[in-house]
Amino acid sequence: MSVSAKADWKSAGEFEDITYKKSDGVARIAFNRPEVRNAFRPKTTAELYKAFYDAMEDRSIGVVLLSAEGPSPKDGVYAFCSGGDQRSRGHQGYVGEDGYHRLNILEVQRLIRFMPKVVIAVVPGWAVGGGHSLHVVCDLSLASKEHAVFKQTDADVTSFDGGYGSAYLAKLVGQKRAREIFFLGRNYSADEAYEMGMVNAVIPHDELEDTAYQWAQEILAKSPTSIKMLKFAMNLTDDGMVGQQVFAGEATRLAYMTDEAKEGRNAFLEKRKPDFGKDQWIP
Ligand SMILES: CC(C)(COP(=O)(O)OP(=O)(O)OC[C@H]1O[C@@H](n2cnc3c(N)ncnc32)[C@H](O)[C@@H]1OP(=O)(O)O)[C@@H](O)C(=O)NCCC(=O)NCCSC(=O)c1cc(O)c2ccccc2c1O
Repeated sequence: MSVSAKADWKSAGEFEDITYKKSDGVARIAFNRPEVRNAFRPKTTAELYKAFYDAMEDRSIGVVLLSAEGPSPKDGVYAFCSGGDQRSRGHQGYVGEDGYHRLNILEVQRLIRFMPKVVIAVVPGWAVGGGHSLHVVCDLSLASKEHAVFKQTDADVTSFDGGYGSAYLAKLVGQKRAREIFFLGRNYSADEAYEMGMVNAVIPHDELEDTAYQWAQEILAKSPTSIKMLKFAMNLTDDGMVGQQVFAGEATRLAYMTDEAKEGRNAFLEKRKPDFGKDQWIP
């Protein structure tokens, strides 16, 4: 089914390093530091976490677009995200206004991975280092045909995303390709990323945001429970016990909705033995 609805974005909160908007079931969270290729500092990741958490809690939202503002006012170059802001990097991590050294982009990654909603990376330009890892952890990736460039610089700056950024990437593109991406740190175009299975579609730049919104609307027409359970089922085998916990949590929620579960709860509250019936052992 093709959907041609246009977004009517309304601000969903005031931030400094990101923009946050909503339109008809879709949240759009966008990096807003184009002058540094949308590098993230601790303030950026704190704002990302806040916006993602809000989108997760909002029952009207089913899909989140992680995108980026741009191009850079300095040179007109587009970026999705160039990873951790190297000017904020201190002895043990990235240092924020509070003086703490953090690697809190990993908390954002976990929120994207575990939230019961679909997150689409909308990549208008450079996706580099920790910015590359962010598109990898999103459920789907759409890339600008003209401007998206995928690159892993972790090994240039003594960093290593050993979780979703690399090990999960290897599940997507295969071990040899993932090792090439990290060990050589080359630039890959949107078409090359598509060939590798790292992005879902390559879109003409001018149509990128509208296409992402249309993909979101198609997803929103599906069963929310199916989408959530499918996301968690596909995460499960790669996420170990946490994946099982997240999937099982939603299975528990479904069980809570049954008459059987209500009888269990009521019997406890009424201080009597539960009567689950004689023919409830569904084959
Ligand atoms: C992204 C680029 C390849 C773009 O190259 P280009 O030539 O187009 O642009 P410039 O290099 O001239 O950049 C323009 C302008 O932006 C500034 N800038 C770009 N990226 C950053 C950045 N990451 N930090 C700070 N500033 C940045 C650049 O200095 C210029 O500023 P001017 O004032 O001179 O105009 C290229 O820019 C590039 O390679 N950028 C660096 C990419 C990088 O190494 N990123 C960090 C990787 S490590 C990481 O992200 C990371 C973070 C975490 O928190 C982790 C946590 C836990 C595990 C792993 C983590 C992790 O890997």
